[in-house]
Amino acid sequence: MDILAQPIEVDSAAKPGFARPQLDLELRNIRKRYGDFIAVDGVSLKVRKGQFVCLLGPSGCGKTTTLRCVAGLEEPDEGDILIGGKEATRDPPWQRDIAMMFQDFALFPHMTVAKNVAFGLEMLKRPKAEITARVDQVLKSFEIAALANRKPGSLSGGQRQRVALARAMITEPRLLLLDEPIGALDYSLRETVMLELKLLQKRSGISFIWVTHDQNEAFSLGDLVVVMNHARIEQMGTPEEILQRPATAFVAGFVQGNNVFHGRAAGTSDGLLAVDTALGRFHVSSSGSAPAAGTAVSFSVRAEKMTDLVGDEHGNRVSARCSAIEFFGSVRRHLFERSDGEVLKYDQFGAQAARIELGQLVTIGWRADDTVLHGMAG
Ligand SMILES: Nc1ncnc2c1ncn2[C@@H]1O[C@H](COP(=O)(O)OP(=O)(O)OP(=O)(O)O)[C@@H](O)[C@H]1O
Repeated sequence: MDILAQPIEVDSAAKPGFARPQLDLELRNIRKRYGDFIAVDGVSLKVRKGQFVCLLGPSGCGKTTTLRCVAGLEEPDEGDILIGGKEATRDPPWQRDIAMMFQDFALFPHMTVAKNVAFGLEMLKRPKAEITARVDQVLKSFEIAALANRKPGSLSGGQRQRVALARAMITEPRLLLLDEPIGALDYSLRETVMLELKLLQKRSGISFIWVTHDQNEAFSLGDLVVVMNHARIEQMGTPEEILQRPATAFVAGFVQGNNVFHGRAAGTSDGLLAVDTALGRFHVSSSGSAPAAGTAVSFSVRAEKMTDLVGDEHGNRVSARCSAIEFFGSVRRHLFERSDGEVLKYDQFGAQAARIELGQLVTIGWRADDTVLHGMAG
């Protein structure tokens, strides 16, 4: 299956009335309330041309509301939205250079695939001959030409997804807004679809804003991942930055594979901050100005940075009993009961010989350099 057999030609910047701007989208301090409830609280974001941006966070954190503000389906109470450098905060959806794709795909059930795909161009009142030629080209590009006369009800989930994407991209919008677009797809289909989408997005040059609560999706697809919690942005960065340097205890806890610790700062020596926790005193590398003694702090260590082969360099240690062993793809994860009621995770490559047995009491250690001190106590 190769939906990239023919490239989608897109040059939004060449459209009349648009100077070539630096940013496809800019959100400046967006706030949205529903009565007393704040759904989006001071969200600012810059999306460069052709970027794939994932809004990631738990249910109810404000991802969809942020997307709906960009789409013009909600009006923010405060803040500005610039699309392609042009103020668009109060423009209706059809005057924004955007398209949307929803989880249920929202295809018109009574229309054929070809009619569904043509819809955007018909709304723009393009000449009939141009619409026919362009629909033919796009149906071929997305490898759905054979489905042209079928109705959405007779298509598989993967086919419907492709029709919805073709319909959204045919008008060559500057921004494509996608709300959990593969959430309804079979798990086995998702990996293939994600790869196709990523290649297609890069080739088209259209910026994607993709809402998801699934971190695997966000880390596979996003050039920029924006982690939201309680209506605010907790952290944004490349997948690598978020995985390696979680900025807050929330981000560290939300991202798989982190061990998060809470405690109080207890002084610095030799560039290491001592932190007193319920499990004892640990040392954390701290590059910036160290928090004053007594300040509540949190830090995290990735499960693959832990070891049971403890040497002098592993200054931080805990003894705990192994309560479960699980496999995540090629990784063997050991879970230990921590005395504070949390779970300690320690990952080894599954290809390595197993050293730890269920129920075994083990000393697990890690280096101070492998800890990440969070910017705020969470
Ligand atoms: N029209 C509305 N009226 C009142 N509250 C709303 C409305 N729309 C959203 N909310 C509330 O705003 C909060 C954020 O909702 P939003 O849909 O943006 O979250 P989300 O992060 O997209 O969640 P999910 O992943 O579950 O879709 C939620 O608590 C939701 O109940």
